Amino acid sequence: MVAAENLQKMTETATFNLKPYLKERQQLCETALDQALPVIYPEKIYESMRYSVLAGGKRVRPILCLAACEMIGGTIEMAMPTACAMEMIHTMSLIHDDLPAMDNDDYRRGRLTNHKVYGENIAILAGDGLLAYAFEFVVTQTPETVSRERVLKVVARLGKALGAAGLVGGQVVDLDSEGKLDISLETLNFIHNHKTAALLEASVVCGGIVGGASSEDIERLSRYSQNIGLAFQIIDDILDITGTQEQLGKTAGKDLIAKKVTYPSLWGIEESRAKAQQLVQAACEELATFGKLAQPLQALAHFITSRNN
Ligand SMILES: CC(C)=CCC/C(C)=C/COP(=O)(O)OP(=O)(O)O
Ligand SMILES: O=P(O)(O)OP(=O)(O)O
Ligand SMILES: [Mg+2]
Ligand SMILES: [Mg+2]
Repeated sequence: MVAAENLQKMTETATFNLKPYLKERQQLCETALDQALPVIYPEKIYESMRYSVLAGGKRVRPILCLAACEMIGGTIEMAMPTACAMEMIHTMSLIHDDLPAMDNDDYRRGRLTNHKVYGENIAILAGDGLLAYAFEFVVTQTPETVSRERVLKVVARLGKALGAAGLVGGQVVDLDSEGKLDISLETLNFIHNHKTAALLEASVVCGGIVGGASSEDIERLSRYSQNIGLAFQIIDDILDITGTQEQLGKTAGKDLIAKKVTYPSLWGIEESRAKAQQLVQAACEELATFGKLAQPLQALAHFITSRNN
């Protein structure tokens, strides 16, 4: 791409005002998630699910899902059930990740972890409940304006992103790698592409599917999200070193304590940051053909590297 065009694209991204956009989208997601999870009998399990879902995460995955759907020409209404499902699944993964059998963490999203409040048995079941409900929610709540064929594709993508070929596989290798100092870059990339990038990719791609993306568009969205997925994890690793508990809402410095090989432990903080920037740049370029319509997804890519929690 010639320099002038490059500058034009950068200016366009810079002129998009992300702050009010994020605030508005976060609010829409909060309301939808709140309404999605009423408390009925047996109250304990619904309260436990709500405790972690409504604890104020950044809502990056649902917002990416809505943004991808809108970029393709769909509406917020079409994508909201899928967006909520992404947040339910993400929250499930955090509840289970924090359990004593996994990372054994006491704080998450600025409050005590689910098992600290409700006990391990209920925390396991809250995760299971959220996971099952996420699929039910997509199928029953997606409006009729979205064909059932698209809904089926979303369900298949979600299942794959979550299972042993995605999140679960990444978590297994992550747990296996703890305390080993000879982890290769290849293994580290495997962990993060599966543990982190798979769900981010599903969020973006499923938003696109709901909105009616062509197979070429899906490929572009997929490459965009693999890049931001890796950048997201690099920044996460940096924040674990540089952030405080107050800022992160979870215990800081855990990777060092757990003797985990991370990107900054291999490359140093500055080089890791530069790598994350390169990945974001590559992600934004993937969407160049969408012109101005890509602004929200491009600004969200930059947000992923500039965030401080
Ligand atoms: C199938 C399961 C349970 C998947 C967990 C996936 C996940 C992204 C966990 C958090 O990673 P982390 O432990 O590296 O980060 P944090 O510091 O947020 O706990
Ligand atoms: O903002 P959160 O709590 O959803 O976490 P993450 O940084 O994994 O998106
Ligand atoms: Mg973990
Ligand atoms: Mg953890």
